[in-house]
Amino acid sequence: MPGLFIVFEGIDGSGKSTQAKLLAEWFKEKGYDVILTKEPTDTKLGKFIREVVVHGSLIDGSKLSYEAEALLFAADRAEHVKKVIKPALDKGKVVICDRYFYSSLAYQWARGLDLKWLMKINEFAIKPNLTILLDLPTKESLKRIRTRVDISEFDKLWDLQKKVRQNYLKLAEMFPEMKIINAMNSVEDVHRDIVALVEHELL
Ligand SMILES: Nc1ncnc2c1ncn2[C@@H]1O[C@H](COP(=O)(O)OP(=O)(O)OP(=O)(O)O)[C@@H](O)[C@H]1O
Ligand SMILES: Cc1cn([C@H]2C[C@H](O)[C@@H](COP(=O)(O)O)O2)c(=O)[nH]c1=O
Repeated sequence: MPGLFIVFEGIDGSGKSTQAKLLAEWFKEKGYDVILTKEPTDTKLGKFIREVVVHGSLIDGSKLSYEAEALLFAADRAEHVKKVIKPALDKGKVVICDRYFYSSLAYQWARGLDLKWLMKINEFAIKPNLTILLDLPTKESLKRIRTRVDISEFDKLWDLQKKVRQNYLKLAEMFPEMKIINAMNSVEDVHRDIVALVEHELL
């Protein structure tokens, strides 16, 4: 029997990691074989992306072009699909992934790249059974992650996060597998809403 592929998406600090862990525990308690994974991945390539794209610049101090960033995220994803996600699904496991190709669409589109090109370079990415979009106002998300944010970057981050949130909401209209969950509620309430959604959509 093929497995179940569930993805968590949302702006930074929307609660994806927290909720992905809770859902993985919930499935395990029900006796399912579960893997919890994420993008960028924990591989050398994923770590390189976090270092160069997410946290900084190249060794010579220059910045990568947004096109090169998008291609790096897609390359990491291609490896992830082929070596982790697909084999686990073929073994009938539940795969829970913290970010997937929708992140590339929402973020790299917000950087000004063409949405159709972004879809094209991610065409290989198999479709999840369910994608949970944790929707949260930018103000609340930045409150949650303020200790991680460099104050000099705050205004830039604010504008980007606002665009990314809007993009996610547009994507939810384009992709029927994407369902919106209000992430403003308590951790426990959001988890309860997610379980209800999973039971309704998949089980
Ligand atoms: N429903 C919630 N209410 C209040 N705080 C929350 C809630 N969910 C998560 N948090 C807290 O907000 C912070 C960010 O949560 P988390 O790391 O799960 O988000 P994330 O979407 O994975 O973030 P990122 O994309 O930046 O890695 C953490 O300190 C977490 O404890
Ligand atoms: C997969 C992916 C990620 N990003 C961005 C989104 C976040 O700002 C960081 C990842 O950090 P997190 O702690 O896992 O939230 O990378 C992106 O721009 N494009 C992508 O495809």
